[in-house]
Amino acid sequence: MTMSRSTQATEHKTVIKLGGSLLERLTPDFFKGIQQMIESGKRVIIVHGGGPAINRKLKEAQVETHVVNGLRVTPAEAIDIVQTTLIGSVNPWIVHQLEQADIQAVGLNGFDGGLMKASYLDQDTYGYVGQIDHVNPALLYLLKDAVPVISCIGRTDKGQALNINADTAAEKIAAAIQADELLFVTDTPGIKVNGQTVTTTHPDEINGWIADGTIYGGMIPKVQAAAGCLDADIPAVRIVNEMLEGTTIFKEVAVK
Ligand SMILES: Nc1ncnc2c1ncn2[C@@H]1O[C@H](COP(=O)(O)OP(=O)(O)O)[C@@H](O)[C@H]1O
Ligand SMILES: CC(=O)N[C@@H](CCC(=O)OP(=O)(O)O)C(=O)O
Repeated sequence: MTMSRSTQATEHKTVIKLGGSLLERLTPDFFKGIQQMIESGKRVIIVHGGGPAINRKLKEAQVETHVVNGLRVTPAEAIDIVQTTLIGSVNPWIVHQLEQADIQAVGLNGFDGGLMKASYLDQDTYGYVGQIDHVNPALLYLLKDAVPVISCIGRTDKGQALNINADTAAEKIAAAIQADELLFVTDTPGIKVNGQTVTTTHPDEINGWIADGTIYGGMIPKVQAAAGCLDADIPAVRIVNEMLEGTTIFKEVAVK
């Protein structure tokens, strides 16, 4: 059954990005927590990565890749491995964990229903890495009673799969459905500065931490995606661990 436009506008939508860094240590309690969110009336949409699983499969196939600006440079011989690992292995594992917690779930990727149309970010530099040009969320609205679990694979007009950073995919999905909140669930309790978790921050402060090296590696696309969400008027963006503890990022400095 499809939801009416008014239902779509009023229901509370939470996008949860599950990072590959912590996927394998998520416990049944984490998935029960998602069930509680749903019971409290929230619509939950999951976008997932799977960097470590991709690394393992690439190693088995003896394909080497490297990272530039937090993105995996993805040559022709790697894109099939990225696609099959995310869609064929990581995605069904998450769907299964949700089903075990009595949550109906449906695995999706950018091909399904034209969900994430993409083009090459910069083929000379990054190979088969995509930037999302258009999100078609119609299919998400059809899945009223099931949690969509979305792999970060986009597709070109010609049907080529492209590798998309999962943080960026979560940002674009959240913006397209005007989510009420986006949670980046990762392997660290938020942004750390001098070893201490920062509880609240804003993009200006974050840019300073990128410039001085306090924020590096995989945290960079995460905070950039968070800033993109705030620009798209998503009111709440959080970077948290599996206990949902971490950093909340606001658009501006809170007025005291
Ligand atoms: N300032 C920072 N605070 C916390 N983590 C940081 C920071 N800068 C870089 N990182 C790194 O970012 C990692 C999380 O990013 P990543 O491994 O890509 O996670 P995910 O797979 O969840 O997307 C942390 O484990 C840590 O190594
Ligand atoms: C272009 C690019 O970097 N794609 C990522 C997609 C997976 C991902 O983002 O996984 P995490 O959430 O675990 O980081 C990659 O190939 O690793």
